[in-house]
Amino acid sequence: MNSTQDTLYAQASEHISDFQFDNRVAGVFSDMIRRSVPGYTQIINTLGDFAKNLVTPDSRVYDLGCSLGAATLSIRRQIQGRNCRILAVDNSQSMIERCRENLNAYVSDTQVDLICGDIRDIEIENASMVVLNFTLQFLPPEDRDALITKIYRGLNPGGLLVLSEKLCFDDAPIQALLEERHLDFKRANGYSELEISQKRSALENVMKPDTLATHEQRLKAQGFSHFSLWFQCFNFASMVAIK
Ligand SMILES: C[S@@+](CC[C@H](N)C(=O)[O-])C[C@H]1O[C@@H](n2cnc3c(N)ncnc32)[C@H](O)[C@@H]1O
Ligand SMILES: O=C(O)C(=O)C[C@]1(C(=O)O)C=C[C@@H](O)C=C1
Repeated sequence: MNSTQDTLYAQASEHISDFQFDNRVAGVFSDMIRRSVPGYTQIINTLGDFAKNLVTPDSRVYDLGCSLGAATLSIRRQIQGRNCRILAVDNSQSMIERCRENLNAYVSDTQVDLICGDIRDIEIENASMVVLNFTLQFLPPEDRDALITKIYRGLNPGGLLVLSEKLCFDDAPIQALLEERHLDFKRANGYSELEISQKRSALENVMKPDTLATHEQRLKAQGFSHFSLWFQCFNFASMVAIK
């Protein structure tokens, strides 16, 4: 997968515009997300392991906000020969184009439908697994319940939702403690103070993290009776919910 180094925020800019998954971001995204999200590679690998256990023959898998296809690739490797279809959806044309190249670089008997569209508009049916890997945080908060309801309805009994997100914390000292560890993670990965602060400004209006409690309450309120956090590193987490 393309790993051009992310230097998008390295030069001082007078006006920082809102973060967008445009062509510039898509070109460096593989490097950006690995250097920005602690545990990203482990989460991607574990998505494949979950799929190996839980994806049932003749069912569908949805990768919502698929970006360059990392989750789809990890899952596809583990579900060969099950006659499944993966629907990978993203509303960034630049991401979809690069995702197609990444998927075509490997052979598989599992069909992938790559859809350039809004995850709020697609239908979900006959799903044994749905992935929201760092995507829900980019939806307006008022649209999140409806998406989770749609996912719940489209999952087969026993079907799995994996939800990975940046978290925020109501407890101010905990927020400060974990946020600082995340900033150190970025520094250790070579991001300068300027890059960190300019990207923070760009994300401020477009990425709105929830607390873990809000996620749990939302998933339970929309019907999921089985919920657990399975991964957390600082203020980044991944959760599972089973129908
Ligand atoms: C942080 S990235 C997801 C990373 C990816 N899931 C992975 O594991 O590598 C968020 C993605 O969601 C997409 N996205 C955000 N809002 C969307 C929406 N409403 N509909 C479809 N895609 C959306 C963005 O274009 C972006 O590619
Ligand atoms: O919170 C940050 O500083 C991030 O960079 C996080 C994050 C994410 O969680 O998706 C934000 C935008 C990019 O997609 C990569 C990582």
